[in-house]
Amino acid sequence: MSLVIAVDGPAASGKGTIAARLAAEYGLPHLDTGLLYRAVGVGVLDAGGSLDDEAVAESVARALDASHLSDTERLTSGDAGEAASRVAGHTGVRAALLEFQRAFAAQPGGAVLDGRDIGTVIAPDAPAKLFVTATPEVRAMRRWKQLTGRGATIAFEEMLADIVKRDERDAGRGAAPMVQAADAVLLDTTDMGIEAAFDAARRIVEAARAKHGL
Ligand SMILES: Nc1ncnc2c1ncn2[C@@H]1O[C@H](COP(=O)(O)OP(=O)(O)O)[C@@H](O)[C@H]1O
Ligand SMILES: Nc1ccn([C@@H]2O[C@H](COP(=O)(O)OP(=O)(O)O)[C@@H](O)[C@H]2O)c(=O)n1
Repeated sequence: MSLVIAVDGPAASGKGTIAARLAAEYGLPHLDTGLLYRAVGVGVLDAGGSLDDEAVAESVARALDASHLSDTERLTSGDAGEAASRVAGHTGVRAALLEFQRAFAAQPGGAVLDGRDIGTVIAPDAPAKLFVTATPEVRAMRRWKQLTGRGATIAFEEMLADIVKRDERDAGRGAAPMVQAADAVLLDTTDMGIEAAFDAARRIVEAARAKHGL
């Protein structure tokens, strides 16, 4: 068994930050799976399609390659997050992205992946699973600071409403809903800064390594 670390959780909980830090700590490759769904959402919008049109979204997902993942500024915008969450509900989109993510997780040396369904669907046998969360207010504030810090204009109240709506959509969908895996460790970062959250995450991974002899 190799060290596969599954990091799931709701929007702006800090899972991407934690996943990147864990990847650096353990010298593992890291995949931000949300970027794949964001790229599909942006691709549908750019093609003039409807986010509700499963066939269009699935064909965009099947044609996805590295060139669609390079514009991180655009992909990490608020609109792209909303579009991602809309297309992520389509079974065909999830199926199109499944194999790439599974192969990434199955690399011989191990890997870190963050998203919504890593511990439940992509890497159900991962020896280390974290479900990172924080209150909606704290998450909205983190995302508001992140987006306004690079020039976006959005009111905090709108940000909070967007986050709550996206949580509900992600947790409520039929296809691979956002849910804590039964064997994932819950990490509530509401009252933690980035360093404290990373330390707590590392302790969870260390416990998993000891348990699995990794
Ligand atoms: N524990 C934390 N305390 C304060 N800010 C944080 C914390 N974790 C992450 N952030 C910041 O919040 C924003 C969202 O974090 P990110 O890791 O992208 O979240 P996610 O991947 O869950 O959407 C970023 O600007 C990041 O620097
Ligand atoms: N493994 C994943 C990752 C993301 N997603 C979807 O993609 C959207 C954007 O994911 P993200 O991780 O980039 O979003 P943030 O948590 O960074 O805001 C989510 O709201 C989900 O709807 C998913 O369904 N499954």
